[in-house]
Amino acid sequence: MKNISATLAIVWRIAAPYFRSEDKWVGRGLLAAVIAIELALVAIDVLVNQWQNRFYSALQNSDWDAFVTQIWIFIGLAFTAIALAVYKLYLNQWLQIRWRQWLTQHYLREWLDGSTHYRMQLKGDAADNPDQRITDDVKNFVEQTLTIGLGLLSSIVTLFSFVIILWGLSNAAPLHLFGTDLMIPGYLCWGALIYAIFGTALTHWIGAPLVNLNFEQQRYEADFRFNLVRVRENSEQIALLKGEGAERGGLFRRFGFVIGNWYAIMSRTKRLTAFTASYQQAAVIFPYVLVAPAFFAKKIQLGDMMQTASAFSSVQGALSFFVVAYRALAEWRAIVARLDGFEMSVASAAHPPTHEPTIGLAPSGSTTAIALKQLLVKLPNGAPLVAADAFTIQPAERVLVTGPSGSGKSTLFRAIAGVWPFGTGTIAIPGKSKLMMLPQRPYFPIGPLGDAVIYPAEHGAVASEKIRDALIAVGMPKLAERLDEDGHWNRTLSLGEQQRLGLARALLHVPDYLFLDEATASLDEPSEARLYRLLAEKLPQATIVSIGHRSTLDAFHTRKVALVKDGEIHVLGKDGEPAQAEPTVAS
Ligand SMILES: Nc1ncnc2c1ncn2[C@@H]1O[C@H](COP(=O)(O)OP(=O)(O)OP(=O)(O)O)[C@@H](O)[C@H]1O
Repeated sequence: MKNISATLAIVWRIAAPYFRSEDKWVGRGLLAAVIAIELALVAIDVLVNQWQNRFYSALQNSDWDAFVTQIWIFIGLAFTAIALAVYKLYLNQWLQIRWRQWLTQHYLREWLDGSTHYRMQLKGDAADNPDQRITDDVKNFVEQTLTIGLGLLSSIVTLFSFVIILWGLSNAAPLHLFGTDLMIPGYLCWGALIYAIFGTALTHWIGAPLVNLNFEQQRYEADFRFNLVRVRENSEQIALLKGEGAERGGLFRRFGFVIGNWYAIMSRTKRLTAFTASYQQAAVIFPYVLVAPAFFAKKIQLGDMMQTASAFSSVQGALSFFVVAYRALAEWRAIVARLDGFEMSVASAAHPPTHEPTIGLAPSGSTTAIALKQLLVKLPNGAPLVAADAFTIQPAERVLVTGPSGSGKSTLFRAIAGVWPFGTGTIAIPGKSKLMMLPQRPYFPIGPLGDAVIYPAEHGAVASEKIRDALIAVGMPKLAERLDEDGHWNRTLSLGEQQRLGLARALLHVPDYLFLDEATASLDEPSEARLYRLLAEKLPQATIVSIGHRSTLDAFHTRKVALVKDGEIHVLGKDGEPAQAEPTVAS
């Protein structure tokens, strides 16, 4: 019971915001319409049930006129039911797509906001495969919530409508046992209730493991798909390393989990279906068994018996909602748990718990320098990595950061960029200054080359002429003619070419602070020197901080600081300390 109320609270938390959003009037209107149709369909069922009594009585009495009248009534009811069924589906689908659109956009905004997606990945917590949660899980949540919610509503209304009818019929057709009439008020209702309780309890007992199995199935399917995408993305590496065998093995193993779990679902579903099918079959005959003695004792007419059977099956059907919908409910609970995990994970990445110390980022209007104060950058597992205290980078300075591989240079950059939360201390960044990070392998979205270069600016934000000039300046005149060409640039360009495009991006964005994390490491030394001179010429006001291992980089920086090992951690050289190598001013 506690589980059910907890699940319902989560469903409410996920579902309700749409009906309070800017699209609320459309959402509420459509929901009201589908609920109204659902109720109208129950009303039609009640009318058909009453019609059955009149129809079978007309047959039993060989009353032709009554028979014809009932046929006309049936035609009217049937047409109404058809129209309602059509609009029930149409409006339901309409509501589904509006709701899904809002929820997907909402999740995309939350997930992509302020590097949350990256921090979620770093934390490696509950939300595996966010792509699947935003696609399949949102779609299925909306669809199943409506189906299950409306099914439940319809069952409750059906139950109340038919319980009244069945109660009346119980009195009209008393329980006739061993030649005597037993007067048990509403005995048919009690019969249906006992039958449904027994069915629901057994269904839950047999089907409970399905919730977990469905949860795991979704996870295995998503893992398998994600790994296929990874193979596609890294196909060149795999082909060069002849890694197909290893990939095949890995994919077979992951697909093995999908299959193994599926067999477990199959076997559980088989047992559940064997029970629910028997239960439903028995439900067909059960009401006749109850009222047949009264019919054969001529206490009731054929019409009464048929109406009773139909009313009983409606009541029993409504009470057995959980039996029939159990599989869907198990799937739905798994989806709800997955979306809940996703929301939790987004929330904890976006707003880390206050008791967890994080690196404080203080955009400061007063300072013109970047200042690191008592900074201790840690790994996600809490192990300290890099320390820096009273370290500043002045405007227009050119700083080269060196240090052994794995000492934490890139992680320090991530902390300055504000995406690495693990650690303590503060990083003060001049207010309104524009920071830009260029990694060794720049990212290019798939699409027109021009858009890939100006990323993260949007299409059309930079004039084509400027993009062309930047490409020519970084030594890519041929690409300057292909700005409108669609491509997967991370795949088709060499790493050196990608690094040139990265620098073109920096020229176009004119950052105040440019951080180059081995961003020219794949270029030959003369080209690297040319590009550094170009940066000095085109971005004279910019502060440039580079990470690099080549000694030739010294010439383009005014200060060189090293990460020096101190016990378990590396410490960033303090301000004013002599540089490790002779600094030389950019030529
Ligand atoms: N997301 C992460 N989770 C766990 N450990 C990480 C993560 N990112 C980096 N590390 C660890 O932090 C350490 C420093 O990594 P970092 O990339 O900052 O080093 P680096 O000094 O830039 O190295 P290189 O010169 O080889 O590029 C490494 O030991 C790395 O394994």
